[in-house]
Amino acid sequence: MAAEDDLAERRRAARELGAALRELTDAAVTTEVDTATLTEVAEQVRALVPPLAAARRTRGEPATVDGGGRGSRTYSPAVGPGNPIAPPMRVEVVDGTAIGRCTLGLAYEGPPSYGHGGISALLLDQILGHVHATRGKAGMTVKLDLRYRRPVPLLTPLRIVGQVERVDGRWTEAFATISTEEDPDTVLVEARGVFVVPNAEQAARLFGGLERLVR
Ligand SMILES: CCCCCCCCCCCC(=O)SCCNC(=O)CCNC(=O)[C@H](O)C(C)(C)COP(=O)(O)OP(=O)(O)OC[C@H]1O[C@@H](n2cnc3c(N)ncnc32)[C@H](O)[C@@H]1OP(=O)(O)O
Repeated sequence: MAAEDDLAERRRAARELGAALRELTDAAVTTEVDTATLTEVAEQVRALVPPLAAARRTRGEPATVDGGGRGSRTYSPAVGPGNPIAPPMRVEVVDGTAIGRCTLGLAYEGPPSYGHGGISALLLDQILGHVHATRGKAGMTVKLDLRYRRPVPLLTPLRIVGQVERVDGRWTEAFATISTEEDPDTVLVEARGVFVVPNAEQAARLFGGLERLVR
């Protein structure tokens, strides 16, 4: 019980740090303060690194905050509340349909006032991954086809929805769209993805001791 409490507290703290860094990122990309203040804040932010870097994991080491499980990852760049790069998108799966929600700030700008196309691809890839995972095993994207129909507005609640189209052995084909919450019937971006569960040899080659997280 104590270990579970510790893990819950660590998750809360990681989420809090992610949220604070997201606020900082948003302030950094929208600021119009004078140049001296930019320089001063950069120094202050650099001073925050050593306390965090005092104990760090390396490539291939799962984050302890995830407790060694196969569930959602705290530091995912798409859905991870602890990762300031993530919007983060919140995902729920209802009757096999994955539904994601998020609002993109100015840190995700591509064309002026609209989202970057690469960020749309990130959100759609993630939702398609959740659709695939409804089959019980995580998979890797092997194909992702995108059609950008209309620009994705920033600072606007978005809805990302995905469903399975075809299942064949280790492969799943799925379809997903981005629209606004306000106008869910108008598709802004659509994606068709193919995911595969790596076979035993592939998983061992790619992930070594981490195979259990992907198969
Ligand atoms: C809460 C938790 C949520 C969890 C939710 C988690 C969500 C995470 C979402 C993010 C997922 C990612 O970003 S994954 C990261 C991005 N993806 C990657 O890095 C994958 C890189 N690719 C690879 O390493 C490799 O392709 C492997 C190991 C995956 C597969 O090796 P391979 O040799 O290419 O595979 P192989 O099985 O031979 O298949 C190759 C070809 O056959 C096709 N193919 C064969 N059979 C089929 C079939 N039945 N249906 C369709 N397609 C098929 C393939 O599309 C491909 O086409 P063709 O070659 O003939 O055209």
